[in-house]
Amino acid sequence: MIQIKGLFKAYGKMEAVRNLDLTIEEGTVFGFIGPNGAGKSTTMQILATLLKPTSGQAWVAGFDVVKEAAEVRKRIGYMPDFFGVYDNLTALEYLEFYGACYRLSQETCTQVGLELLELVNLLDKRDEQVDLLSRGMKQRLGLARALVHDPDLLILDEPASGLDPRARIEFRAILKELGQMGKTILISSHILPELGDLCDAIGVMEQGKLIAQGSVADITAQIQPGRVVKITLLNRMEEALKWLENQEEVEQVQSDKETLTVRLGGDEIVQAQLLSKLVGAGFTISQFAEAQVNIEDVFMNVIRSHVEVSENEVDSETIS
Ligand SMILES: Nc1ncnc2c1ncn2[C@@H]1O[C@H](COP(=O)(O)OP(=O)(O)OP(=O)(O)O)[C@@H](O)[C@H]1O
Repeated sequence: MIQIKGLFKAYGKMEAVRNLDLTIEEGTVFGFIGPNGAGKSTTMQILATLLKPTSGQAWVAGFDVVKEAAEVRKRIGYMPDFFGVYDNLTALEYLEFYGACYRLSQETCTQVGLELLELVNLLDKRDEQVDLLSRGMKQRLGLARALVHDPDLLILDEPASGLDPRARIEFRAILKELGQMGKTILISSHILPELGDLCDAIGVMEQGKLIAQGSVADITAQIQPGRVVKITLLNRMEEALKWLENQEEVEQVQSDKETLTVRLGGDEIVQAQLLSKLVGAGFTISQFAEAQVNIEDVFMNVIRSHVEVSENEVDSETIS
């Protein structure tokens, strides 16, 4: 659905996107994550045909975003990070207005408007003026607006920013539904833990470059090979700590009052073997489970390791 090759975008001397290559298959929910200024919005605006790249190419559904912009626009729904609403319209009139912009008949505009209000849980607000809606409701209305012409691809720039936790959960549930309907979704966010189970894949962007790409599990494995296991014992914690430190497959053990956190260099078989060895050594275990990966930690590790690699490259260039 999306193909990007060697994309560059500079604003004067500022290189916002640097040699970006990315392919996103149809039906994928792809999360773009990265710190402020990483180049996510710029990439999304190029895909939405609102900005021209300095060099490189991008295609949506096989159409070139520069040379075939009109074809691209028919197939995308774009929700910018900030958008205005026309205050003196009701929620339904607002969607009807956008339907008319896509040259839908009056009857179709109303029908589509009502269907979309239902999808984004705003049907009971159909006659409410848009400026009276809460921020979460406005964001859902913005999403409905992006769907008026039934696009195949949704490009959503930080749609959950500024929403309270409940509004975010509601928004995410709608995105899940859209994903299940087969829409391809490109979404950027700082709300990292929420992208994890929403997205089929994520791309981590930093200083205009894509520095990691894949499922959350893939990226975790790249950055943090092996696994982390949390172990709780009924007693003999100190003894268990020493015992674990002497096991070949154990790379690191940390202990707090109740739990031992063990980093293992191996797969699930190694994990299972460690459990049986512990039991065999006579320890009484009340809990033994792989630690849940926090996507925020993954993201920070990716960024950190990227920065370390870049600094090492600079150092070696300085030395030579
Ligand atoms: N119109 C512009 N003129 C000059 N510089 C710009 C312009 N738009 C963006 N930039 C710069 O390009 C870089 C990338 O910005 P961009 O908005 O694409 O990043 P982002 O990852 O979306 O960040 P954020 O999450 O803060 O929106 C930033 O350094 C930004 O200051």
